Amino acid sequence: MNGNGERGGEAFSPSSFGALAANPEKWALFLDIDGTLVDIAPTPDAVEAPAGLAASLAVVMTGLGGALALVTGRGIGFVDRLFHPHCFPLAGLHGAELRLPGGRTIAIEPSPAFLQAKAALHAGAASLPGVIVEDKGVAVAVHYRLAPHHRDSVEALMREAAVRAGPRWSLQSGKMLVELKPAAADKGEALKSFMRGAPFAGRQPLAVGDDLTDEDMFAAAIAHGGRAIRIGDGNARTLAAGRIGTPAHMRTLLASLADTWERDRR
Ligand SMILES: O=P(O)(O)OC[C@H]1O[C@H](O[C@H]2O[C@H](CO)[C@@H](O)[C@H](O)[C@H]2O)[C@H](O)[C@@H](O)[C@@H]1O
Repeated sequence: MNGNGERGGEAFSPSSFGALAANPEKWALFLDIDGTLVDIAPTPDAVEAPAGLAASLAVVMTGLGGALALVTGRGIGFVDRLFHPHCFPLAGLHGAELRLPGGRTIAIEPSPAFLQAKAALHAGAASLPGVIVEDKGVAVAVHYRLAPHHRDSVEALMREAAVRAGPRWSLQSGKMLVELKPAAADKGEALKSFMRGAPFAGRQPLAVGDDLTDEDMFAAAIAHGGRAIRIGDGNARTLAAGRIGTPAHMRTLLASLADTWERDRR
C-alpha cells in the first residue's frame, strides 16, 4: 500500500526526475538492480547491463555530489563485473555487504551452521530439474523461474535450510526465488547506513525498486522524508507513491538526467 492507502502508486511522470536535475544537492538516489535498472532474464547469470547504463549512473552520481548507491540482492563482485569499470557505493546481498563512499567495505561472515544449510540446499535442489541454486557466499538464492511447478518443493527446502542455519539467517521471497540471507540485513537498514554519512546525510532519499525486498528500503526512504518509486505495472501492493512501468523507462530517465548534467558541464 502506498502512503495514501492505495495499491500501486501513481504513474511517475518523466518530468518528475526534473526535481533531481533542479536541486541535485538536496537528493540522494538509491537504486535496486534486477527488474529496476536491468531487465529480468531467465537465469541469474543471463542479465546484461545495456550499453550506456553504467556511464549514465556514473554521471548521475557525480551530478548528485556522490549521493548515489546501488541497493541489491546481488553480491558486490557480481555488480562490479556487471558495471565494469565502475565501482559504485553499494549495499550487496540485501545489505549484508556494504561498500561505503570512499571504498570502505563491511561484510557479515557466514556461520558454520549456515554453510551446512547451504550444502544441504545444493544436495536437495539437485533432485529438482530446472531449479537453480545461486550461491552468493553469505546468502543463497534458489530459483524456480525455469521450473515453476517446483515452487512448493523449493519453499519446503528453504524452510528446512532456515531451521538448519539458525536464527541469524532468515528467508526472503522474491521474483520466482526464495533466498536465505543474514537476518540482520535488509535494504531499509542499508539505506539508513548510507544516510548516516557524507555525502548522503541531510539529503532527501529517492528509492527505486521493483520487488518485495525493496519495500524495506521504501519505508526507510519515506521515514527520512524522501520518496519511493516502484517499477512495474502498478498491481503490486507497495509503500511507493510513484511508479515507473519498466526498467527500460527507468534507464531512459537516468540517461536524460545524465545528458542534462553533461550539457550543463560543457
Ligand atoms: O535486489 P535486486 O537487485 O532486485 O536483486 C534481487 C534478486 O535478483 C536476481 O534474481 C532475479 O533476477 C534474475 C535475473 O533477471 C531472475 O532470473 C530471477 O527470477 C529474479 O528473481 C538475483 O539472481 C538474486 O540473487 C537477487 O537477490
